[in-house]
Amino acid sequence: MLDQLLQGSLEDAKSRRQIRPYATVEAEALARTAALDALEFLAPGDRIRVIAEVKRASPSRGDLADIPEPHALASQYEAGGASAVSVLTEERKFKGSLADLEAVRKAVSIPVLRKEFIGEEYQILEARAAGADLVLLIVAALPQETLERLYAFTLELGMTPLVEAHSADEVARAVDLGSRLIGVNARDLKTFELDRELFGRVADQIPAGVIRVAESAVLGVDDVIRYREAGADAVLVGEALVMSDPIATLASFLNV
Ligand SMILES: O=P(O)(O)OC[C@@H](O)[C@@H](O)c1c[nH]c2ccccc12
Repeated sequence: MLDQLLQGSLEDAKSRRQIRPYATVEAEALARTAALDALEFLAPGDRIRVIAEVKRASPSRGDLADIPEPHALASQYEAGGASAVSVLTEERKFKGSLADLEAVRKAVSIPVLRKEFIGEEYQILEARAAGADLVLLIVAALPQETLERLYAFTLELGMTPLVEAHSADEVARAVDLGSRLIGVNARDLKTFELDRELFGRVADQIPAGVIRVAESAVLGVDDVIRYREAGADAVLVGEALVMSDPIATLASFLNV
């Protein structure tokens, strides 16, 4: 499944590239004002940080919410105390788009993450051109060499990579990169199975000073408490926010 998602994302990027060539998008990316420093916004503190996700659907959970106005939802996230907004831009299964990201960027002043299956530089340039401050890099999707290349490219653009792992080995690869922001996804993107204990098992492998993000299946306050106790600095939450009153849900999470 992960390979299919990545191939789909790369095909879609290829079609966009016919219309907006690399050099055009590169010029746009470089003309942007500097990216926000996501590490500053997500820096560990007394309270857990929340990265709130704009997510319409997913291959594992189907349709979640229509979200006709992603910018309005993102503004609620910011008002509710989120430290960053994640925007799914994958079109085929998650029903997102780069236009969603651009709209969100205009509406908020906290960092914005492009949530996509990234496999080449062009997608990172697109992210910066659309105003993203962070991009997701999924360890399981990429050979280490490619991961290193894309990681360095992201930093060159002044952006922050969120490096996502789903096993002890993948966490080790994320640490090897020198990543300052590591996400542990409870969902295996190859099988869609959930492992809620994974974060607790691998958290100690992540060195002090690196921001630890617990991703996926945070549905209620209990999940936030469990992850906080296991050492999470932040949680990345989609479904629970798009299917509820986001301000109230955020308040309950930030209260932990
Ligand atoms: O909706 P949830 O279960 O709160 O999950 C959010 C986020 O972790 C999830 O969307 C996600 C984590 N890693 C990804 C990689 C690609 C696509 C999506 C994801």
